[in-house]
Amino acid sequence: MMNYSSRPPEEPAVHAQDLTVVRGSRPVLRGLGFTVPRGRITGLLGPSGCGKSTLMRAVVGTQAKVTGTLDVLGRPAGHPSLRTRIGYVTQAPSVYDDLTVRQNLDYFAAILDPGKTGADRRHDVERVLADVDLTGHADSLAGTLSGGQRSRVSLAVALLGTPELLVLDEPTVGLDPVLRRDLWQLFHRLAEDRGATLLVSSHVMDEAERCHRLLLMRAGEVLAEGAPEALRTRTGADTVETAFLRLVDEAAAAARTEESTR
Ligand SMILES: Nc1ncnc2c1ncn2[C@@H]1O[C@H](COP(=O)(O)OP(=O)(O)OP(=O)(O)O)[C@@H](O)[C@H]1O
Repeated sequence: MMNYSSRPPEEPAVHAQDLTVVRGSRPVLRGLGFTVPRGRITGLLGPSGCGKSTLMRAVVGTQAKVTGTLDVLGRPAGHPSLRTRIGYVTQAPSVYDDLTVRQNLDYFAAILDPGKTGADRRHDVERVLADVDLTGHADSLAGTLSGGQRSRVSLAVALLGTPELLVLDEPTVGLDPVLRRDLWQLFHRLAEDRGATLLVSSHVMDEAERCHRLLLMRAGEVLAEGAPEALRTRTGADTVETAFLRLVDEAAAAARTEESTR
């Protein structure tokens, strides 16, 4: 079994306090505080435009104008030592269309760890091909793959370095239900068998139940964090979607009360 994490499980993978991000001239994340526990799947859920991608970019260290505290795997976000410890998959699959799937993976494996022997690199490539269920398409040109297959190639690239933290921006968009289920099974295997931490965004609330823990976001703020069941119990809701709507209503009522007492 591969050991993805060498740190004590009690230290969170991500810790944010008073985290603010300005894009253009306006703050799109405002004073966020949250943690992402190690070895678990944390779902980042909220409507389109609420700031999920921005938060992920801040965690992986590619976002400008970030203030407040943001520690990732025990280091400040963006620290050079984190580069090989984090796998990041954006919404736009980054693969070369004129290379086959295996050639893409060979190429990225060589860049990621030029010191590895050819045999070790080939082993890594076969491992990630199997992880994302693309062994049968290994010799297809990336340009001939479907959208879902291309995004699985991107995920395979992120898995090459056996990262401790995987940050996946809407990885299941456009996938059919069978592929979505398979991908979630893979996420659980990565967390449970290898101890990886996953931060997975989605705006599809029914994916919430597949996560160990949720960060519910709205309009640049974290409305609530906790296990799906705890959030449902706290709000007296049957589903996370209803829990989310109740939390939105509660926040709006609290804002109105604050306004009227000013
Ligand atoms: N380059 C940019 N310059 C200025 N504002 C931006 C830029 N990119 C995004 N924004 C704004 O930041 C806010 C958060 O965007 P972000 O992409 O993080 O949301 P999201 O929750 O990931 O949305 P989606 O689910 O649609 O991907 C939005 O209001 C968006 O308009």
